[in-house]
This record gives sequence, structure tokens and C-alpha cells, in this order.
Amino acid sequence: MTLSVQGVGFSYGANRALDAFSFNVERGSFCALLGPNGAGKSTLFALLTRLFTTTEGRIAVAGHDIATAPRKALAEIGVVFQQPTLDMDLSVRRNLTYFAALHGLSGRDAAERSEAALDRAGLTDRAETKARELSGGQRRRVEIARALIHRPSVLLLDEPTVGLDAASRAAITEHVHRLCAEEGLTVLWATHLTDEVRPDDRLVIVHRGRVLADGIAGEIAPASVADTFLALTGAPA
Ligand SMILES: Nc1ncnc2c1ncn2[C@@H]1O[C@H](COP(=O)(O)OP(=O)(O)OP(=O)(O)O)[C@@H](O)[C@H]1O
Repeated sequence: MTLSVQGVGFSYGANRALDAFSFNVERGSFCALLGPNGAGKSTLFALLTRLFTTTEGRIAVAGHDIATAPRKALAEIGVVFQQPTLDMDLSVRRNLTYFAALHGLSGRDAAERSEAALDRAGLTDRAETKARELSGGQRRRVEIARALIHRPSVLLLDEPTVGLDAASRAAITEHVHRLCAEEGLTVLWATHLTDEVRPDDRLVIVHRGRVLADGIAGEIAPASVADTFLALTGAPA
């Protein structure tokens, strides 16, 4: 199991954000974490990235417990946050090499990995372009490439298509599915948009801090993900 979340709970004062929250994601799976606003997705991401401390339940990444072996667990995680985090005044290439250096890679390794990441993202011809001049979809691609530069086995994305037009949304969704299928990357994709879920995806539906359904999307939502989501959560997608 590449990602394991078992019995995790979290409260903001009296507000219970996550309760007995459990699911596992196998290596190479694309798992959509689908929930309306306030379901607890961002709170889970904060626990997965150790922004918050897990005091109830257990989270393990590639077999490493995030509480007792945090460095090993975090080394296996790449993250794309909801808010864009590129340096807009740096070129695409510099954004990547800078991040690689932060991970302790030597200048040569950082350069090599950045070139490979640019190639994989289809952005080699934009390497010297400032992030500010890219489209929203291209920026997200750079963020994904950057999140993978230390070669993690798990990629976490928190609502990665927010603010993108329909074509860019579809392209990013396709790009990440391909990374899963071709490179064995394990993906956790948080979203409130049912049309981003494909029938073969693993689907975990969350609402008010609890897991309401968990399985292969085409099996737990045979008619449509939107119908199942609405029936379970009462929230239109
Ligand atoms: N800093 C905070 N203080 C108090 N309550 C919070 C805080 N952050 C989140 N919450 C509450 O915790 C619950 C889960 O919120 P969370 O942000 O994790 O959900 P979400 O699914 O990520 O939604 P969104 O997509 O809107 O971010 C909600 O009831 C929310 O109001």
C-alpha cells in the first residue's frame, strides 16, 4: 500500500473536520478524493504534508509512518497546493532548478532533473519564459513537474484545476492520469468536480469529515458520479 490513512481524526476547537477517516491507495492508482466545500479535503492534505500533526489515527506513505518516520514519509510525497506557488518573476527552468536545490540536489543533478521534468511536461520550448507569461494550464504543469523533481512515489493535488478553462482542465487531468499509467505514480486528486472522475479511477467520496463511499468509480457510481455524489452528500456538483 503506497498511501494508508487509518482512523484519522482532526478538530478545529469544537469543529470536527475529520472523523474516523480511513482509506488506502495502491501503487500506481489514481484516487479521486471527491467532496463538497468543507468536506475536510484540505485538512487531510495538511495532515498528509505534516503542516498539522496527526494525533488521532495513523498515516503511512510507502510504509513510512508520518508521525514516527516523517523524513522518509515526506521524501515520498510531491504536493501541488490549491493556491499557485510558482515564483512569477523567474523562468520556468529557474523555478524548477531552485526547487531542486532546496531538496539538496547538486547543481548538476538539479539541472538534469529539471530538463527531464521540462521534457515530460512538454514545456521544453518554454523553459526560458517567465512563469507570469504562461497560461494557467501551463503553470499548473510546471507545478506538477516541480512536485515530482525529488522523485516521490505519491503525488498529492488539492483542487488542481480551480480557475482553469475547460480545455486546460481536461489536459491537466489527462496529463496526471498518464503519469499514473506510464510511470506507476500514485495520485491523490482532491476535487469537488464530478466530471474529473473517470470510471477506472479509485473514488473516495467525503462529506463532513467522513468517508461515505470508497471503490472503483464505475462500480460505486454506475450511472453517473454526479448522481451518486448528489444522493450521498446532497450537494450538486
Ligand atoms: N482554520 C480553521 N479553523 C476552523 N475551522 C476550520 C479551519 N479550516 C477548516 N475548518 C473547518 O473544517 C472543516 C473542513 O474544512 P476543509 O477546508 O478541510 O474542507 P475542504 O473539503 O478542503 O473544503 P474547501 O474545498 O472549501 O477547502 C470545515 O467545516 C471548515 O469550516
